[in-house]
Amino acid sequence: MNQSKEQRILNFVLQNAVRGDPSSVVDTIDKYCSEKEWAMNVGNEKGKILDKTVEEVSPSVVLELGTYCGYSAVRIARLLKPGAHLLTVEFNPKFAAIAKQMIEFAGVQDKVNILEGPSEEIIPQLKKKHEVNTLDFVFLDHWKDRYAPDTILLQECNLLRKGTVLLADNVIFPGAPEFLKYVRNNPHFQCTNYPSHLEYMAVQDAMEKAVFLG
Ligand SMILES: O=C(c1ccccc1)c1ccc(O)c(O)c1[N+](=O)[O-]
Ligand SMILES: [Mg+2]
Repeated sequence: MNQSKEQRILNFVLQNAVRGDPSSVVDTIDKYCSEKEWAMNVGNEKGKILDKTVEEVSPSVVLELGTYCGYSAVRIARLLKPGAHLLTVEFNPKFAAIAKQMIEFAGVQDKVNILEGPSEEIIPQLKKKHEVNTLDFVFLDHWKDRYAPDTILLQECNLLRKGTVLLADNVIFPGAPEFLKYVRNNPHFQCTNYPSHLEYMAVQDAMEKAVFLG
């Protein structure tokens, strides 16, 4: 049966990256997706913004919405301090299966927990089922029309604390206008925009940081 693009990306990593070296996995995915097939990884240009934000926050508990092939999960996990943990949510079981293998090959599986299902079902389970108190950092990279409702849901579930940092991918392309409208006109959030480009393309994009003020 024909392989999926995501399986081809994983195979390229398994054959070309260094097992146990997360940076090599990230670089190898970028090489494949810039030279062979475009894919919706955050990519290296926006990835450097993600890296800088993770390093500034130095989070203990991270939530990622939208795992895809595991590129940003590996990218985030490689920067986490000892004992810190990433919970990453993926709706698509085929993507989750690819990401699991990617994360294990990179050697960061002890820092990452993949939660399979829709974000609107997983978020209300984080406190009781996944023993989360509050989140230090949230990376939003799933369906763009879920950014705003899931930001509201995170607040309703008391998962944000004063200083929790939200970082949203794709606020220009494909765009997340409802999210921008919600956080930018909200006294509970301090927002910063980081202009960039769509991964592997000369197309304008941006990331938005929204710090929860309590
Ligand atoms: O929505 C798409 C998309 C739309 C159409 C075709 C392919 C992808 C997309 C594009 C770039 C992204 O960085 C990204 O995170 C997504 N996404 O689905 O979450
Ligand atoms: Mg994205």
